[in-house]
Amino acid sequence: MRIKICGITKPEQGQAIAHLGATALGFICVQASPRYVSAVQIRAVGKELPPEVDRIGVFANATQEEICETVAVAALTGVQLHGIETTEFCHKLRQSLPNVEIIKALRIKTTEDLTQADAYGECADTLLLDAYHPQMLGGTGKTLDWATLEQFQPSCPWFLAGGLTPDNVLDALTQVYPSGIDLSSGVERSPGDKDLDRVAQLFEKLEGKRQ
Ligand SMILES: O=C(O)c1ccccc1N[C@@H]1O[C@H](COP(=O)(O)O)[C@@H](O)[C@H]1O
Repeated sequence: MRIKICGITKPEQGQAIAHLGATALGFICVQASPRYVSAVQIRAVGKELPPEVDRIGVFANATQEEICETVAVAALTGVQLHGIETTEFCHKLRQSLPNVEIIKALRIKTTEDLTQADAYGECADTLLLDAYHPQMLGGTGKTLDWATLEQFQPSCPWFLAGGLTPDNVLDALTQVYPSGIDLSSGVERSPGDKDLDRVAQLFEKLEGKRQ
């Protein structure tokens, strides 16, 4: 199972989290977020990481030019689109970035929102389900109603996100069967400052679940 820890801002924390077993690190490229990091900062963190660890930039309603420039400067292996990007936008981005993983985040307010997975599954490599929050785009700590996701099996791989913590992750994974999980605020001391003890606890809990 893929394990993505998002909202990395400090090189030493990125390195430690990769060493603990994260398969992907996420970097928030949304300027309004308290977890924002510039492309140059991401590149500095990335230099210290093992090459097999995915480096994902998180964007929300950025232009194609902004995304492509950040991918180039920061040496990202993937982009997560966390806003209201259309399927058409995803198709165009795919043409510009043929070798970069495109992860489309869907913020789920009602179960009807899950139907979007069919259309986005055709233009994104991977989907990510996050909880809807009226004021915040992400990093909200809000969980999805996992029981409603028991039958969710899109045509492409997907991450479960939204309010996951070392305390609730096993409960989530008994109800939902994602290809990966994504955690941010659930393993933080404050926005952008990861709590390495909480991250270690997460990996202890996941022992035996990671194939
Ligand atoms: O974390 C942020 O500040 C953020 C800002 C804008 C878009 C997405 C953001 N984070 C994403 O939110 C989810 C879940 O976070 P949490 O575990 O509930 O705290 C995660 O996918 C982040 O990539």
